[in-house]
This record gives sequence, structure tokens and C-alpha cells, in this order.
Amino acid sequence: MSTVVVIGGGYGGSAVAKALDAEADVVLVEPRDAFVNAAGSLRALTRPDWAGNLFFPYDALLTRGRVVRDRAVSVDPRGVTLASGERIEADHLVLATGSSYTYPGKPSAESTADALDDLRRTHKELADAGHVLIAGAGPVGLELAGEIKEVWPDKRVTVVDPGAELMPGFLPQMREELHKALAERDIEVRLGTSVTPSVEPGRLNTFTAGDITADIWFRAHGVRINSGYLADGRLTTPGPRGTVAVTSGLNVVGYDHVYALGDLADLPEAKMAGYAMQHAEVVAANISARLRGEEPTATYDPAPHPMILLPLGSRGGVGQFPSPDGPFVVPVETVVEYKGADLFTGRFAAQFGIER
Ligand SMILES: Cc1cc2nc3c(=O)[nH]c(=O)nc-3n(C[C@H](O)[C@H](O)[C@H](O)COP(=O)(O)OP(=O)(O)OC[C@H]3O[C@@H](n4cnc5c(N)ncnc54)[C@H](O)[C@@H]3O)c2cc1C
Repeated sequence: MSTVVVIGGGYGGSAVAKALDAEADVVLVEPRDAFVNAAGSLRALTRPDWAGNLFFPYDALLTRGRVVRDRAVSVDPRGVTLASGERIEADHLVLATGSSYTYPGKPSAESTADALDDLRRTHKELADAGHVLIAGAGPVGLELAGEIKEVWPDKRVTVVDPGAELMPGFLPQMREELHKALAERDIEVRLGTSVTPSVEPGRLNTFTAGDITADIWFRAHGVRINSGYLADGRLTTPGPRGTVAVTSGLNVVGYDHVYALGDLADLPEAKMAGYAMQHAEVVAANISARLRGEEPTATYDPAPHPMILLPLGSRGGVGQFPSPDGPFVVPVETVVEYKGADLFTGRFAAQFGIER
């Protein structure tokens, strides 16, 4: 049987690994002990009793294949070298190492136990803060503000952003609804404002930044693409933002048997889990075709219009979906049903074979 090595077990990588488990010898390389559903990170911070839902152990993901708990340090067309020194040869390679995000957006600790300790410690500090400052008014900063206000409606929350408007590029109606929903929750938004407090983020510590005095702050910007293991240039050279050039079939340019997907792939669309999972379907279909000795035919067309589900707590929020007739605003009930109520926990419980 052919060996398919998937590097990175995030949204895209774990889906490819599972899809090909019955057809190939799948090896999933991943330093974490559990898949992290980043969409749940902010609720995991505000509700320690819910925080365990963020993590999905890899134990039951694959039936035939294996998960190697290690980190890729170098990749070449024949296989991958791991931090432990182990070498794994591959017939097909999938690069799915995604991105890192400032804690608490994605945990920095690699073990579930350590990541839960971090979240509980930060929750304690946040609980004691009167005024919370969030730097960054993208979806992560606004969702964090919404989760904080749902648990502590009386806490003062200020979100600052250097940009001139909220969620540029989305429909004016959705953006108006967003402003209204934020105002209803008494979430203060200061646009055209950039601050980086000199104290450590996520720690109770009263500080003044510009004309804002607050007791704790969180950074909600700064996606970093994980492609350091490609820096030796033995396979390909990432672009200036760390992403990897791919063909329409999501092959790494120059290789029929190597693929890149998710946040790592250089595609003209937002970096989103939803897209990473669509990429995974294309990659799995193309590898599956090759395993059967056929020419791969699946291709990926980047989404022409942006989409978003932006919950503000478990019962509110705004959203926009694409359609062949153009993008449209979805009602709050859709935001709650598709995302806000459980932040995709049910969907991943099924994928990872876990009862929740
Ligand atoms: C707070 C927050 C909320 C979000 N909410 C949403 C949402 O609601 N909807 C949405 O569509 N998107 C959301 N996103 C964006 C989404 O998380 C990313 O687009 C998504 O994680 C990308 O998936 P991926 O499969 O490319 O990689 P990732 O999910 O980033 O997974 C990459 C995996 O590779 C592993 N890895 C890294 N380096 C190596 C290495 N050298 N060797 C082996 N393994 C390695 C990592 O440990 C990780 O498990 C959110 C992001 C944040 C921060």
C-alpha cells in the first residue's frame, strides 16, 4: 500500500488523514496531543467548565493509520524529517501546518493539560479585571468581546483597531447590524486607534495606553503561517508571507505527489477553517484518484465573496453567506444555529469519534 504522510493535524490535515485512512497507509505528524477547534478558544477562556470542548484527542481519528506526535523540521520530495530525528518516507505528502495565533486565539501549549492550565489561569485574572482592552477589531477581537460580555455583562470592554471601519469588504447591512449588536452589549469600539500596552497581555495589571486605562489586555491580531520547516528550500520556498504556491489541484507547484492546503496555501481568500476543510476534500479526492491509478481531476476555486459567522456570545451575532446571486446577510438565528450555540463542537465530536 502507498504511504500518505500528512504534516499537521488541524482542520485540513485531520480531514485528509481520515478521508484516506481506508485506502492508504496514513501517517499524521502532529506535535499536539489533540486537535484544537480554534473557533471555541474564546469561550474556553471565559467558561472554564466548557474549556475541555476545545480539544479532540487524535486517538480515535484513524482506524488503520497512525499519528506520530512530533514536529516536521525538514521536508523534501521523498519524505519528512522530524524533530526527534526520525525519518518518514512518503509516496504522497500533504503539507497542512496552518498557522499560529496569539494566545488565547490558539493555545501556545502543545499538551491539552498545559493548555487547560493556561486557560484557567487567564480566566482567573480576567474575572478580577474591571476594564478589559482588546487590541484588534477583527472577528477574533469582537468574538472575544462578545464572550466576555455574555459571562460578565457589567465588565467594561473596549476594542481598539487602527482601521477606519469594522469588517471592511463585508455588506453594509451586516456591518450596520454588527455596530448595533456591539452597542446593545455596551462593547466600546475605538477605530483609528492603535495601542500596544507595555505590560504582559492576559495578566491582571492596571495600565494606561494612550488615553485608555484598563486592567488586562488581549492581542487579537497577528496570524503567523507555520512554514519554518520549509526554510531549507529542499522542497519549495515559501513566499514573503510564509505561504506556499499551489496549483488549482492544490499541488505544491512542481510536484504531482505533494499538496499544500489550509492557511499554508497561497490562495486569494481569507484564512479560514471552513476553506481548509474544502481544500481537504479536493486533496483527498486527488490522492485517492492517484491511488487507483487514475489522473486526478478535482480542482479548487477560491471563494469569490467573503463569508463569515461572527457570534457575540452563544445567543447573538451577525453573518454573511455567499450564493451564486451574490452575498447575503443571514439572520442571527442562523449564526446561533450554525456556530454560536456550540462553536462546531458536535461536528468535530463526530469526526474524532468522541461522545460530547
Ligand atoms: C480564535 C479563532 C477563531 C476562529 N474561528 C474560525 C471560524 O469560526 N471559522 C473559520 O472558518 N475559521 C476560523 N478561524 C481560522 C481557523 O482557525 C484557521 O483558518 C484554521 O486553523 C486553518 O486550518 P489549517 O488546517 O490550515 O491549520 P491549523 O488548524 O492551524 O492546524 C495546523 C496544525 O499543524 C500543526 N503544526 C504546525 N507546525 C507543524 C510542524 N512543523 N510539524 C507538524 N505539525 C505542525 C499545528 O500543531 C496544528 O495542529 C479562527 C481562528 C482563530 C484564531
